[in-house]
Amino acid sequence: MAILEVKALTVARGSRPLVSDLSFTLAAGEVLHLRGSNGVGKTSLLEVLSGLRSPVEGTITPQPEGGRLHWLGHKNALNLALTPIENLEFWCGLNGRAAGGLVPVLEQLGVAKVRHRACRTLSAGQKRRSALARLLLDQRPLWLLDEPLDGLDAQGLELFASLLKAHLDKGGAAIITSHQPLPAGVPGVRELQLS
Ligand SMILES: Nc1ncnc2c1ncn2[C@@H]1O[C@H](COP(=O)(O)OP(=O)(O)OP(=O)(O)O)[C@@H](O)[C@H]1O
Repeated sequence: MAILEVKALTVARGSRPLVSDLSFTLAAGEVLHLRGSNGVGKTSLLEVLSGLRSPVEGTITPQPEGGRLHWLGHKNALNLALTPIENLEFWCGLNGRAAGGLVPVLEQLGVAKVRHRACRTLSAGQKRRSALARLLLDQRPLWLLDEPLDGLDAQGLELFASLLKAHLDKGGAAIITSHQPLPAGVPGVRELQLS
């Protein structure tokens, strides 16, 4: 089953085309690993796929819609004045979800111990784990993740792989930018090299 179908997509910044005539299909259980050098357009492409910016040409089916995709940008989208648990509560409020069961989610991500500290006082890896926790708050079929591995230690990489694998096993799919190889043990990974 196709989770996403992209046809003849052109993405630009201003008048400068970054990605031209890109077509691909993403099925349930698949991961597309976006690779390419700095500035080639990986983040810009993800932003278009998430609906944050418009393509110059081409179609995305179904059209980006918040309820069926999770966007996680490389800046984490955490309010640094709030704690990890307050950030999750805020996210729940925004998305009309009851704010229960948040501590087990933070435990799963290994940041329950710091859940009452302002995010500005957390390490890069602790912030990343706190942001990744949002992925587990509901079951959205498509994860669009920009550099999600940055800041994760070896155990964090293993944890990420297990979360991603569980997501794929449930029929989800993901598009992930990363300059490093995705952790071992994730099935269904295809690479898309932008140039
Ligand atoms: N806000 C912006 N305004 C104008 N141009 C931008 C802006 N953000 C990025 N760009 C330009 O768009 C191009 C693509 O940037 P993008 O962030 O998509 O690349 P990337 O492949 O994700 O890079 P990296 O590997 O460094 O994260 C770059 O040439 C960059 O200079």
